Amino acid sequence: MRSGRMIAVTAVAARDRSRDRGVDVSDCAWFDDPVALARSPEIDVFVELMGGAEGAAREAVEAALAAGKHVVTANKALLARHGAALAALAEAQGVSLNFEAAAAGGIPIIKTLRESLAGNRVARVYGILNGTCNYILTRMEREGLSFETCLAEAQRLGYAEADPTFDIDGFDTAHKLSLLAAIAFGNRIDADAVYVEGIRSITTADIEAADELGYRIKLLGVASRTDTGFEQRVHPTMVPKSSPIARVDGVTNAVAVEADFVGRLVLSGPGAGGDATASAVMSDIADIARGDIVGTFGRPASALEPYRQAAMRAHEGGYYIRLSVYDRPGAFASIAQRMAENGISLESIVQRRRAPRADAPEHPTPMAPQPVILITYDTTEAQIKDALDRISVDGHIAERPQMIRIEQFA
Ligand SMILES: NC(=O)C1=CN([C@@H]2O[C@H](COP(=O)(O)OP(=O)(O)OC[C@H]3O[C@@H](n4cnc5c(N)ncnc54)[C@H](OP(=O)(O)O)[C@@H]3O)[C@@H](O)[C@H]2O)C=CC1
Ligand SMILES: N[C@@H](CCO)C(=O)O
Repeated sequence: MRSGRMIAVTAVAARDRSRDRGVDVSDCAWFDDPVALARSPEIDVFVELMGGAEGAAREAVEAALAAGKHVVTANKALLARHGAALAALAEAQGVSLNFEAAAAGGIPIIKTLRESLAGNRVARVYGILNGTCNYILTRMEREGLSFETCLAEAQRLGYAEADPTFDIDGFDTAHKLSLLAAIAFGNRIDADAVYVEGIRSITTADIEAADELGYRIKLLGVASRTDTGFEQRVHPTMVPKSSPIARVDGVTNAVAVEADFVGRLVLSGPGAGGDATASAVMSDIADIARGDIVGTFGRPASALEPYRQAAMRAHEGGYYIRLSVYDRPGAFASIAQRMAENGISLESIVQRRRAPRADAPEHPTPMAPQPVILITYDTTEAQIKDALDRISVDGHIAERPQMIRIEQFA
């Protein structure tokens, strides 16, 4: 390894000593208790790959730092919750707390933001930060597979979290985004302030409609400076097919940084899986071996500023709306009127006929709901939500409206 020093794994801890892990660890000291390993006088660096914001992971990392050991972790849940306190402890002890693997797997986005872009004022950081979700969306789109089948495969391949709801409900992306935002903007981490929607509500009908309209659907994390504060949001997003991010498929992640001097930088690479994670973990260990100690978030933990959250209702952008509209006179006009009352201009309206089922009656009822797709010009979250609330009350639609934000890239 390119660090100029020998690095040896001397001790390991896990729950099940008898499990075959595909590597020979018989030369390593075995610890049933990771906290005891963290305090062992025989180690210089403690590598935490257990996961979870509390419990063994937190206790062991705190114990290692308190004992003056460098720590490398891939644990975004832990850092999103306790990162500032752990960074302060590392600083006080004069040791590193490195976490390259915690965001976007094998992509070196932590070092890029923290070190390479230190001279830039960052305006926006966004990207596909969860390999599991991108893998699911890609396979649903390409092969028409069910959500459940794709998730099971992502679990089998080792991409998903121990509890995959963190992936599919967007929390894993929110944890990663909050870490990137802390480095990019110098804000205290506040993962609870991230607006989060996951991918459970995305249907093949949405994926097909997006395709016809020139978009693809991706779970994006977006953190940006706005006039009223910092926006941090995670949600399924329609991205123009022509944008680089639309072409990022499978377990691949991509992160874009927009900043004053560098303009736009896009990094892409494997976002999850053993090899990608190992690559990032080893780069953190190599930094420590070389003696490169950099503040966890690129500045003293005490210099991180309180997070000034922009209201999500003030978010501006275009929207994709899918409605299931009863096929009866006046329904269309009523919907268009509600949009107009809320100052929303429509870029397109598409009424899609449901494909007839083999067992459908010869003369279907004229009331049967039909999918209607609306694309709006830029409007605010408050305006669109208000319009959809009113449309729901009017009684012309059969299901809750589907709403997906559209993101434009310069
Ligand atoms: N999977 C991925 O692609 C990526 C994962 N990460 C992060 O890496 C971390 C680990 O993820 P992943 O490898 O998928 O998880 P796994 O569940 O596959 O592995 C967790 C490991 O930690 C050990 N472990 C768990 N709890 C304890 C405990 N109380 N005491 C001792 N050992 C324990 C387990 O031991 P045993 O095997 O005996 O059960 C297992 O070896 C998480 O923070 C995750 O978010 C980050 C980037 C990518
Ligand atoms: N579960 C995570 C692992 C990488 O952080 C993902 O799918 O992206």
